[in-house]
Amino acid sequence: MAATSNGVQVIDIAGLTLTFDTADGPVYALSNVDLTISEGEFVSFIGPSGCGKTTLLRVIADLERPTGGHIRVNGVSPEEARLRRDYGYVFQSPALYPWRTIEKNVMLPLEIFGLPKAERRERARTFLELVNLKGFERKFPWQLSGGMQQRASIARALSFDPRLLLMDEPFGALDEIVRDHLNEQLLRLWGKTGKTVLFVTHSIPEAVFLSTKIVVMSPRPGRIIDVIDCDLPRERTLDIRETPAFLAIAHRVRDGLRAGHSYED
Ligand SMILES: Nc1ncnc2c1ncn2[C@@H]1O[C@H](COP(=O)(O)OP(=O)(O)OP(=O)(O)O)[C@@H](O)[C@H]1O
Repeated sequence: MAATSNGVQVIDIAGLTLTFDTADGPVYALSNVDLTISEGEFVSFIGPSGCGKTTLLRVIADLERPTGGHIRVNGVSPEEARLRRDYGYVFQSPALYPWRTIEKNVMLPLEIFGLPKAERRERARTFLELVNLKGFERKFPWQLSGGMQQRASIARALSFDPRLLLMDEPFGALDEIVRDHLNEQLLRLWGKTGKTVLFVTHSIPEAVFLSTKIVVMSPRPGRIIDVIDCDLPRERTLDIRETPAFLAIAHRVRDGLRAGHSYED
């Protein structure tokens, strides 16, 4: 695999806090989060429902503003990074437009960015091939399975070649076999593209299988309770899940999650 972390910092977060003001009073979503991520890493965020994983991803994407602390994305503010199109975002549901073909869905951001038609088509072809959807360009989303639709949405997020890929539980709604298959494909894609990936999940095996680093978060207010270096070989197949090294990391993640839960009790 080509992907390696070169030590260049993509995410630099210190003392980050986010409190939502609601009619029922303040909701303390994130509290004092410190985190650095280097270019080329695959980082998973895991934690109980409502612990602020999505909120943290949204702050990085400039879709939420923090109420305190410091954050740099690729060395600039999240707003500058967004305006520079530094990241692609993949949601839990594929969010494809049903009236557009798969190719035209992938070309949509490129249309918005004003790329010439020939280049749009060329890029759509390249990225659909990268996610193994060659031959499905002219199909409509409803003609594809859930896993294929999610691959199309990954191609769309990659189509403008962002440095960062933000993925919010992209495979959460899929059955386990499809999810395993997509995990292997995503790992290969990461190896080929060298992107930095930030990936939200509820699944311990998924986090350990995919990541170079796992960020374990506590229930509200979301805090980081452990950052685990996942030093398994980068070339991984699903068989690695049976190895002692894999199980040891999974055990540490589970311990972190348990400790976080008792904190709330
Ligand atoms: N716009 C908002 N206004 C008020 N509260 C919000 C808002 N967005 C999120 N929250 C609250 O902030 C907390 C963190 O939410 P968030 O969606 O980031 O959690 P999560 O870890 O991603 O959860 P899940 O795993 O269920 O997706 C939750 O309590 C949620 O209800």
